[in-house]
Amino acid sequence: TRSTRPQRLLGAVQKNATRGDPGSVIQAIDHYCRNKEWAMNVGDEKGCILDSVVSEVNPATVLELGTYCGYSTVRIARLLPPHAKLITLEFNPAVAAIARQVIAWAGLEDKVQLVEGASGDFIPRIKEQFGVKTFDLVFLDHWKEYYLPDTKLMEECGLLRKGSVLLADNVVCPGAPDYLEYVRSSPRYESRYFKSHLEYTKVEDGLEKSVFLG
Ligand SMILES: O=C(NCCCCc1cc2cnccc2s1)c1cc(-c2ccc(F)cc2)cc(O)c1O
Ligand SMILES: [Mg+2]
Repeated sequence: TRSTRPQRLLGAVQKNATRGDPGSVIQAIDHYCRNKEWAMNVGDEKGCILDSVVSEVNPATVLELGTYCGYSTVRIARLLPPHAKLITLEFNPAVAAIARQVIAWAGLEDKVQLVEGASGDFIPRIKEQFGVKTFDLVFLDHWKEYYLPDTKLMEECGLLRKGSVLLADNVVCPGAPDYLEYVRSSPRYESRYFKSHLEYTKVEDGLEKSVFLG
């Protein structure tokens, strides 16, 4: 049977990237998705904005909602200080299986905990199951209509502290209008839009960085 897009993306990593070299994994994926077959990775342009936010926050605990093939997982994990932890959540088991192999190829499996499941079920369990008190950084890149309900759920579960940073992908394309309205109008957030483009295209998209004020 025909391979899947994530399988072909993994093949490009195994063919063109060096084991244990996260930068070469990132380059191999971007080259493949720009020249062969588009895929919904955050990509190189928005990826540089992601890198700058991760470096600025220098997080000890990170939550990523929406792993896909692990591209942004590798981008984030490669910048983390020793002993920092990244928990990433993927809904689709077949996609999660590919992401595990991409993360392993980059040599970052010790910094990453990939969990399979739906955000609504998982978020209320994080504290007791993973011994995490609060997250320093949350990267939202899963179902766009889940950004708002899951943000409210994280607030309710006490997973955000004064200064926690939410970084949301795709706030323009495909778009998360209710989420944007919320973080931009709520007195509990200081929000800023980083204009960019949809991965590997000229279409406008951007990242919204929102600091929780407690
Ligand atoms: O849908 C996107 N990402 C979400 C995949 C949702 C799977 C999950 C749900 C879920 C639930 N609970 C826990 C974990 C998870 S993971 C997405 C789509 C585009 C795009 C696609 C076509 C297009 F023409 C223009 C843009 C671009 C992007 O950068 C994206 O991120
Ligand atoms: Mg995205």
